[in-house]
Amino acid sequence: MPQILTKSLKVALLQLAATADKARNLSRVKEHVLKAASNGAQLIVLPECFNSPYSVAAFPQYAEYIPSGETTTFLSSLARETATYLIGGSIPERDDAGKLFNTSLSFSPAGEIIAKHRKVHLFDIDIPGKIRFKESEVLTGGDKITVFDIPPYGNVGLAICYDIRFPELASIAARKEGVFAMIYPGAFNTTTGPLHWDLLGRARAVDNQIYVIMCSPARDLTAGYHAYGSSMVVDPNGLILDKANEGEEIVYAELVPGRIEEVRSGIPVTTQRRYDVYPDVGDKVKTSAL
Ligand SMILES: NC(=O)CCC(=O)C(=O)O
Repeated sequence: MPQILTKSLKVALLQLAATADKARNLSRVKEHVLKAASNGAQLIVLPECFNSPYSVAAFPQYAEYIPSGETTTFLSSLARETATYLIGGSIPERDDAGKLFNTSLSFSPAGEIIAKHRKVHLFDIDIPGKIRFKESEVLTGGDKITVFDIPPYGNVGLAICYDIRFPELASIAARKEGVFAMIYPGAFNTTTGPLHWDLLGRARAVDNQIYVIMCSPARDLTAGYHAYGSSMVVDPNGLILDKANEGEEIVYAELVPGRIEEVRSGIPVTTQRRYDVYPDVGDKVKTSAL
């Protein structure tokens, strides 16, 4: 039986603050991607909205066309220069019809776009006295589950931040053949983060017995939105392998072949599902990379 993750994979999560200065944000990203690659990272993950402030007002201002926009070109050449898989956090995207999306692009070590995920579940919450945020005031939600291959390691699922609260998305992705991790660029905040960030990351890992990778911006108390930070990698048994504090930092972790199989053989929920009691909706849902 082939292993789900076929080769050891070193991942790096770049927890960087995003300011209003896009050129500055991109140059900090470049500096840190080069550093992570020189430390042996083979897969590098950026945070949600890494090139702009995370705010409804900023989305239209910073939105770019894909693939013609400057951030797509920038990420592609950075992936090629470092010969790494680069999961490009997310950026506000404008399509030809003028609609805006919160979109994550992933690149191969040759600099090709290998995945594009538009945030499916828009972050619309209102906790009186604490936080109100309505992405849907300007953004449109994506309409697909994103799974793609990163040879020679295997397949990964990709979603963005608030998407992690919807277990169906991760479970459908994780049941597709060869998926060893869910990757979430995400920017939780100081209201919801303390109670839910670790809980949700560990829950998605345990639900599906896969690795979960969550990469946040660093916290900037001068910004309108206070990101929770705490970027982390969770193993298939729910163990946090490494986790950042709230400042700028790089989190590294090694994903190892055999760990998923070991966890699944001890607690075999992946083969004990009762599709005679509840339907296997995943069978009917297609996933795609682009
Ligand atoms: N950027 C987001 O989607 C934030 C999600 C979040 O903070 C949450 O509590 O969920």
